[in-house]
Amino acid sequence: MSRYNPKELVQKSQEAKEQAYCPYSKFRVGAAVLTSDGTVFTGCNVENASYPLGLCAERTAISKAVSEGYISFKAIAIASDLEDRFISPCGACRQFMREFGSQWDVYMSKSDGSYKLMTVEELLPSSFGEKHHHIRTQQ
Ligand SMILES: O=c1ccn([C@H]2C[C@H](O)[C@@H](CO)O2)c(=O)[nH]1
Ligand SMILES: [Zn+2]
Repeated sequence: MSRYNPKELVQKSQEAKEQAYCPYSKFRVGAAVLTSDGTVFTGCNVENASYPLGLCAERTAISKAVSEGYISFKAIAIASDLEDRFISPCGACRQFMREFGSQWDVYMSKSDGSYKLMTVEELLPSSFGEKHHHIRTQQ
């Protein structure tokens, strides 16, 4: 699948939101990540009584994909119950996405399915990535 329908990906993220485990925040989030071969992995936020251990929906979805052997992504859609704001990925998730490239699409949706599109690069400019590990300081 070289072309994809963003509306369908948003719809899948909305379905994933139904599984959100968020007894503390009560803020349900779903994500659906599209791999290069057209496979879609979904995820939801998974909170914990030890609050900082909570996982965001985006990282859940991406980790599901990576653990099944997929590291090439075209797009990720994110959904929440917010009616009047596009859900926006947190800084940790932006860095997590960037690990797998900066030139892919992030669809941030409202509860009615409308969305705003930005690339990972636009969400996290001048980012820290794998290439930085190869930089040697001159001595
Ligand atoms: O883009 C986002 C923003 C927030 N959350 C989760 C984290 C936490 O469980 C809850 C409240 O921040 O929403 C996500 O999963 N993705
Ligand atoms: Zn996050």
